[in-house]
Amino acid sequence: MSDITPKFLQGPKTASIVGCPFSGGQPKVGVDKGPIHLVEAGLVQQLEGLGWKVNFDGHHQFEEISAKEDPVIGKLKNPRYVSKVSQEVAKAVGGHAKKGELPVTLGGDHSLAMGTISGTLDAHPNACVIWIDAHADINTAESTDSGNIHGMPVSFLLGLPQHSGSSQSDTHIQSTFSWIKPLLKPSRIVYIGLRDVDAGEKRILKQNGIKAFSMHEVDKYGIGKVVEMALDHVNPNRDLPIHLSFDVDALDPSVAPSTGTPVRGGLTFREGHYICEAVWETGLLVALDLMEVNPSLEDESSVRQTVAVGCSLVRSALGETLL
Ligand SMILES: NC(=[NH2+])NCCC[C@H](N)C(=O)O
Ligand SMILES: [Mn+2]
Ligand SMILES: [Mn+2]
Repeated sequence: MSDITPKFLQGPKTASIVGCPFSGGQPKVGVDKGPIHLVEAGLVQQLEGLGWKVNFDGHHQFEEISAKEDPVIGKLKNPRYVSKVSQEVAKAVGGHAKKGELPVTLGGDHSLAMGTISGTLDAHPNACVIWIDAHADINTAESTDSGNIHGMPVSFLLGLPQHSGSSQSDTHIQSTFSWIKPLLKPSRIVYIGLRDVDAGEKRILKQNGIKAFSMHEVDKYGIGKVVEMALDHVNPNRDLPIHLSFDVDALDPSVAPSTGTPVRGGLTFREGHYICEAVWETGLLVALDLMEVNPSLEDESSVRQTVAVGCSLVRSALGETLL
């Protein structure tokens, strides 16, 4: 086994927490408090309890760009702020990954995945992405209705054209996000949990031949089969590094109520955890995101429940077993 162990699986079991108190990719306050609550709930100690060495030296402090200095470009809201923060996150995640550590990024809204996945691909150019979400987050400047960039990160990672209606804005978007290398191939990402996909996004998924398992497939085949099919698609020989990007709104709102864009009909507690356990079992996990926990939404017990579920998803992805 040892001689075929890929390089990224060698070395000490060290996880590096990248706490990202950031909400600029969407309009609801509070999602920036997600990472603080997750750490205060004891996530670091819990991972140490699983045998990990955990690096955590405080949450990132992102310098804000005022709304006045960051007007919309086309429909995109806070474009400079989102871009700058994600660029910093890419450096942090890529740096940890290159040292052989496992970056665990705590959001914050899902626009941060522009950064986390860019960082992973910098360290592991052949990595694949498993994206767990109610949403596809693949809108472009042309297709987005909301202009919220947390609904768009995948389109930037793929390098899809960003047409905003005026060539001047197009150029502006391009220069604002020019640091993103579009290294993600459509065949290297797979979705699980989708159930609220915009019409424009459905078109984009089809046009690019991107594989997605919606809640319909989870109901039809069961989560065990769906995860196997997802891995077969994106990682047929089980030899590529895996970046797992988990949006907590993939879970049903009865399981994870405190999130900004809840959609009914989601993954059960066990289905969510099963995905994390199965990815861990591959031995190929190189980076994890846990995004969109918003402790300012819903009542106190809902917040506690959502934060606790967030922590246990991370533990499952980092090797916690039931027996
Ligand atoms: N990361 C998320 N929760 N994204 C929700 C996106 C919702 C919608 N599709 C939009 O583009 O605005
Ligand atoms: Mn979502
Ligand atoms: Mn998302």
